[in-house]
Amino acid sequence: MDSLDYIAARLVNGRLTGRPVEDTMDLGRIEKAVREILVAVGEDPDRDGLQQTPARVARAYAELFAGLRVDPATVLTTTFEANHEELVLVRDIDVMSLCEHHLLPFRGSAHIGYIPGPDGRITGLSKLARLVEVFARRPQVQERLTSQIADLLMERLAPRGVIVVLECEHMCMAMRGIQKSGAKTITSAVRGTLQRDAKSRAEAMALILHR
Ligand SMILES: Nc1nc2c(ncn2[C@@H]2O[C@H](COP(=O)(O)OP(=O)(O)OP(=O)(O)O)[C@@H](O)[C@H]2O)c(=O)[nH]1
Ligand SMILES: [Zn+2]
Repeated sequence: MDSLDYIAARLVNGRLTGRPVEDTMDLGRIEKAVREILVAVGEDPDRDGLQQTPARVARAYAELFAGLRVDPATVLTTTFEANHEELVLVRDIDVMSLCEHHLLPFRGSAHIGYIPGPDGRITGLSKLARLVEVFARRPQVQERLTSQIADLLMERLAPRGVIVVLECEHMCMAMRGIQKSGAKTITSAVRGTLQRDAKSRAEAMALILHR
């Protein structure tokens, strides 16, 4: 298994469900495009330091967009019976993604909570972080990333409710354009009973915001 397939495999807990990277991503095409960009900005792509850059960027993109090759449903296959019917919350999960408008990074934290369904089934805590990875390693907007995590949890775990909150800083707002660094964008997706019941939503939100 090459290293790029290894990265995709890690996302799905060691089981590679996607096709090999050569089938799904045209690394040669990325290389050509990057060489074109270097020429277009007035650089010499043949100078010593840049010779390997198109190939490096192609490999980096294959890694950064590895989530496109993974079926998110395969992440949540392991569930356990726990008869736990109250909130489970994992806070401060590191999130790194690329905004689909500028292909510049956005970075921050995800907080994911759910109330198990009547069957009391829970999932492994790491699976929540894996879910973040699978959706973050795609061209994204923060809002969609947030709701995709919530919707997949609802679909696969059939919990009573889900809350997902993301707080991220967008490099496209910091390094260019308006150049405001430090601004945090907060998005939330709330489903099921956590959406309907203001009291349990407020309790979950208090735990998320508690520092
Ligand atoms: N809603 C949302 N907007 C985002 C996200 N990432 C980047 N953006 C915004 O996408 C917008 C794209 O706007 P455009 O006006 O088409 O592009 P632009 O001229 O580069 O915009 P400026 O950044 O304002 O210079 C910008 O306002 C970005 O801040 C995201 O995750 N969610
Ligand atoms: Zn952007």
